[in-house]
Amino acid sequence: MQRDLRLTGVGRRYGLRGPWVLRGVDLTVPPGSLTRVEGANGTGKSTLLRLLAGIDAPTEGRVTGRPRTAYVPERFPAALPFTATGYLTHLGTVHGLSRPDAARAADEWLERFGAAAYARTPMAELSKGSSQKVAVAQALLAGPELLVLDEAWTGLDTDAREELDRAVAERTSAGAAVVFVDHDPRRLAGVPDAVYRVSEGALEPHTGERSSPSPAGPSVVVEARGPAGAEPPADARAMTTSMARTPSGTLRLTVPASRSDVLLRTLLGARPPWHVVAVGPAEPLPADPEPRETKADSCR
Ligand SMILES: Nc1ncnc2c1ncn2[C@@H]1O[C@H](COP(=O)(O)OP(=O)(O)OP(=O)(O)O)[C@@H](O)[C@H]1O
Repeated sequence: MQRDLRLTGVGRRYGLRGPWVLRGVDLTVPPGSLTRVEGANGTGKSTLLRLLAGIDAPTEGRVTGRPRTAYVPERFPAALPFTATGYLTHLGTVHGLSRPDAARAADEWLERFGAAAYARTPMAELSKGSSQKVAVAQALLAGPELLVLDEAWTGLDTDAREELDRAVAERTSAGAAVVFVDHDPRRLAGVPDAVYRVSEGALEPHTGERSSPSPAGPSVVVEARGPAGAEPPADARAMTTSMARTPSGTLRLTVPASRSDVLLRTLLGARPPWHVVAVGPAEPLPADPEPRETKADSCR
């Protein structure tokens, strides 16, 4: 990557009169940088990543300095009419590799992610974990200058997750930029050069302790009920490491224990105020589920 990728005054809305998902976004992604994007569910993280990856265009604003880019989408279309090798080789040629180089790169990446045994398996028969390995391999195989990862670790087994961590480090040390979203606050914790949070359509830079809530320390879950249909205040969302709605309609907000008092004050001081239903220690975050093997995988 030779120069910064820049978003200037970028906004995106879906449909002519749809609400603005993002507005006034200014972002610089320098060569060799690792950038994390955080935010509650549905705030526009994937929208931002699609704009960065160039597979979607802003409704307003400018994107300049686009490098050679690869993207792992949140939902990879797994049921493609190819074998893993066939698909990767084809994509390698689309990315500008010669056919033999593309085939070699396909084999190398499948090997690195522990998927060599499934190289000739039709993609429609791969387990979720194996097809996620193909999703990640397709993005890495041509050595992109910008790598955009939307929850790319989800569904990978432990070894493959570590391999992806290594691949990210290799890309940034080769001068490429990597931008990622991941639900796990421990993912590459402490490594990113920049952390941003999408909140209420805006992109807010975060630095230091506030941007990376200590994932290793104890956490507290605050269960609260707000006015019908209301989102928690932006300040409350910004300090949470996860947020989930319960079947009864309350919200469970997980925060580092050191911030639970501030969260409670923010919720109770909101206008109109939120009703706090329960406060308690959080269970440690579970590891990502191991991918389930399909018949095709286990036959090999
Ligand atoms: N193609 C689309 N057409 C219409 N609305 C969309 C489209 N893609 C996203 N949206 C809307 O834009 C908003 C932001 O969605 P987006 O997927 O970018 O958020 P997110 O932060 O990545 O969410 P999550 O964490 O749940 O993946 C949501 O309200 C979503 O419904």
